[in-house]
Amino acid sequence: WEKGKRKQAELPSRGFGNLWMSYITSISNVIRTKAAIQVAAKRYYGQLFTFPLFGEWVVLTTTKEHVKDQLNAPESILSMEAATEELLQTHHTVGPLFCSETYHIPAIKTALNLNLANKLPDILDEMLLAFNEELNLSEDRWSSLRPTTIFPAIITRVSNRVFVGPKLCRNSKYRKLLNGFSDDIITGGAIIRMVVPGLLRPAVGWLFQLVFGHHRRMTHLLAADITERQRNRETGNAHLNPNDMLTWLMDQPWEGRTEHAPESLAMRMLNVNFVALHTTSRAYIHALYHLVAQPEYVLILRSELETYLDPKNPLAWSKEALARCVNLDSFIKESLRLNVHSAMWMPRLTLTPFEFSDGTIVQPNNFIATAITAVHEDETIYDHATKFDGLRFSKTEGSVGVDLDVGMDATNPLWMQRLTGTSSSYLTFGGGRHICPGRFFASLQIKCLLAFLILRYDMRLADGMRLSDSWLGPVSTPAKRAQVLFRKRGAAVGR
Ligand code: HEM
Repeated sequence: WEKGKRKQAELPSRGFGNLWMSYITSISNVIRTKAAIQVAAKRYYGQLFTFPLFGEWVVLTTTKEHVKDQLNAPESILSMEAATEELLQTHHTVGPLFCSETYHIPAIKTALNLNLANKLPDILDEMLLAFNEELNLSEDRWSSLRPTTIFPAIITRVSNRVFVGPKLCRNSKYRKLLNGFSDDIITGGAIIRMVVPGLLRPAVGWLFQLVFGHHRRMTHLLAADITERQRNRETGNAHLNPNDMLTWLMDQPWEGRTEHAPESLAMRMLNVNFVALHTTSRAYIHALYHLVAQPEYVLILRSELETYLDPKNPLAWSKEALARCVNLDSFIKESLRLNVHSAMWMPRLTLTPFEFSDGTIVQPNNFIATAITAVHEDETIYDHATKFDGLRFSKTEGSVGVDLDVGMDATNPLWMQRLTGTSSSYLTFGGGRHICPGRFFASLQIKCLLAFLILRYDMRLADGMRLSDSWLGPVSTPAKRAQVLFRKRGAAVGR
């Protein structure tokens, strides 16, 4: 209340009435966060406003200028690291190095992105094996599967083929560790933040790490590979090391260090998986739910895919051919426009007073975030903004058949229309200082997996209608219990 009163003096606020109303609104906002943000964004259109949630008064941005200020501010003033640390309490749940060492970012920006075409055959190979082993479907009957169980497991496996290679990505202990990791630390962090007093947090964190031991288990699982690769480096045989994320991390200098301890590499690998798996899995499942809810898109996309990709030989698919599938690209982009991971996106914590370009000052120790649903569902930006239009981004004149992969230039309007293009009105992958460096990998992987699904399987919703996403506070997840029926197509593709 007191904090809100101070904020109210500076900015309009959602739900700031008398003392009791302030608390009641704060609680109701937890139950229907997205709807409450939409109401506030409409009322304070074009302005910054504050929003009470979980005892915080978060400053929300929606306009191009405010979002730009937020995303380009120096880390020492508006910190993503401090916000993540505070929201997830990773200091306690995994360890202080989880957020503070960041040499995985240059490894993704350079090595991973430069190696995408080289790694595509591995992605496709693992995809084929994973679909065969995890789905195991037949041609003569429909099988009901729960996408929220099946596809995160496949995405963990395919992503880790590129991160650590074929042996570990199929290792059941390794996959089990990663499948639970994000949920464990998100839930553990939220509990510690909300109910554990500051003084007790180190003890609770110690207990948490003792029970779950994510870092310890990852160090143990990677130990043999790290030792072998270090030996290769020492004996002048570095060229024998596999071309994967673990090697790229080992090669990445950090604060004058050129050698990393196994514990440090294990922590980076946990971090890479944390940022990669949850996001990619959710994006994939949302797109799949749209596909089965509106089956007319299956035919449109299948026809495009059959034009550019050989259905019988997925191992021969190329990055260039996938880039030509602009309807597929648009379909995924549209799904990500409407299905955000959180209605409060790209949180930052003010470390010093922060001044927006319109002169508004936010005092230290406050959260600033983007009300992404208000931006992505703004009728002045998108026609029929709340309606799913799978071809919205491929309708642009001249986009069909154009090799969009060459247009990596933000001034090229076609680039903005493609999945990995970002702008102040399309913020799924962020923007500015911390723009997602993994979006090219995520996009490539989602396209391969979706193309394969469309070409190889018939699918329909078991319950006949798309189940709504579930929301907990600002965070959204694809309907957990939804079942989808799959059947292998007669003229099946691949092995
Ligand atoms: C659909 C999938 C994905 C989505 C929607 C997504 C979204 C985002 C967003 C919005 C940010 C910026 C966060 C902020 O400004 O607060 C971000 C940052 C980041 N993402 Fe992604 N991401 C995805 C996949 C991936 C993948 C596959 C990787 C790794 C291979 C990755 C690695 C990262 C890293 C390292 C950062 C931090 C960059 C920095 O601090 O400079 N992401 N992501």
